[in-house]
Amino acid sequence: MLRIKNLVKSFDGERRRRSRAGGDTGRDRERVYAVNDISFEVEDGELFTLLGPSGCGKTTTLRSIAGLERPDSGTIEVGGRTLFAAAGRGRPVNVPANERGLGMVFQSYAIWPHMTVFDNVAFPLQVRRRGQRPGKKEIGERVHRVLSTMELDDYADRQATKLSGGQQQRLALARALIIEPPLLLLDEPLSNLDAKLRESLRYELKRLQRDLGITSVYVTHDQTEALVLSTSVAVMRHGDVVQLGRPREIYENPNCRFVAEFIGTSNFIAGEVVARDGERYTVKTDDGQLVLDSSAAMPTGTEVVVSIRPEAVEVGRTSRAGEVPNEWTGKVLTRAFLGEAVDHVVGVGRHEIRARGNPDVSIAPGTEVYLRLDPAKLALVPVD
Ligand SMILES: Nc1ncnc2c1ncn2[C@@H]1O[C@H](COP(=O)(O)OP(=O)(O)OP(=O)(O)O)[C@@H](O)[C@H]1O
Repeated sequence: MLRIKNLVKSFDGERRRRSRAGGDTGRDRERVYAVNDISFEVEDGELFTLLGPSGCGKTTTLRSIAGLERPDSGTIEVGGRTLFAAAGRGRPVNVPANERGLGMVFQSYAIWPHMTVFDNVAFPLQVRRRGQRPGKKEIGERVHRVLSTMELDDYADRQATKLSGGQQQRLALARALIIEPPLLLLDEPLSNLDAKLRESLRYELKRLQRDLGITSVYVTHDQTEALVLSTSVAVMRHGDVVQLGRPREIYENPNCRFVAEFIGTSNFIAGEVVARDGERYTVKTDDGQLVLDSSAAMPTGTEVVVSIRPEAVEVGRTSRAGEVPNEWTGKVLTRAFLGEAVDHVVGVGRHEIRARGNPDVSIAPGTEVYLRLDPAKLALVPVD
């Protein structure tokens, strides 16, 4: 449905010049590569997320798809139609934003305050050119259908500003959906809402996306949101896509330390591959050996980092050595009750390892414990 190829977008930027003493002595102009040669494809019906820290180029990518930025080079195709192609072998193409026919929802709700809920949703159809504009009856039917999907039909006659934050964001979505776009672009649509509402709307969006099968590109810096909502995630850093995959794949098998750190919490232990048998690796670390399963191709002798999610670490008072492959001994340094889980930080040699487990298991600081690390849940990542 969406195909992005070798997209590049740079801006004129400035860098502060500093004297030897560290003082500000002026500015140098430089090109800032917000998007630096990225390519990806989004299948029909997918919710594809661009995830990454502030400034990594997510919004610039989305704005380029929308036609709000003119890329330096690359191509953008939606449903087989070229929306952008830089001058190259063929003729350059740059379809104006209002002719791309895409749905857009941004962080700020951008609803029209002087209109009712009904008129807000009807407007994108009413302003269509004669010949493309549906009749009054059809507009009414379509608006009611969309409002009902968004559970806003009881508010059709209400002034748009007299809706709650969550309802206003649903209205913004309804307005984007009314044109039945082939592609929906969403830029942090939930970030202005409070935590509870954000969570419930997250599930609602997921349901809606699945029921309607709308192909969407979603921008967020919130990793939980990305994991909950997406069918595929592209993790971005400094204008590049560093990893692309299903949410579970990215969480369980991050391909670099940046991804492992950005998506959730991880313990990192440096070591060296000392043996390999198919996908089973043995890694020597300062605090003992670790056995783990990985599809990474790393020969013996490679310096690596083992990424260990806190929930992959089981803490126990008694040993099960001999039964399980990775058991280390340590001492509880701190513990924290989180409601649905308990975190223990355990000192093992030079390392502090965070473990997250069942709230029924809560062990006092100072206690000697056994840590068991599930080989299937440890990830091997290359040294950056
Ligand atoms: N109009 C502009 N002029 C100059 N630099 C820009 C412009 N727009 C974006 N940039 C720069 O491009 C880089 C990427 O910006 P972008 O807004 O795409 O990042 P982002 O990942 O969406 O960040 P955020 O989550 O903070 O919105 C940043 O370094 C930003 O400062």
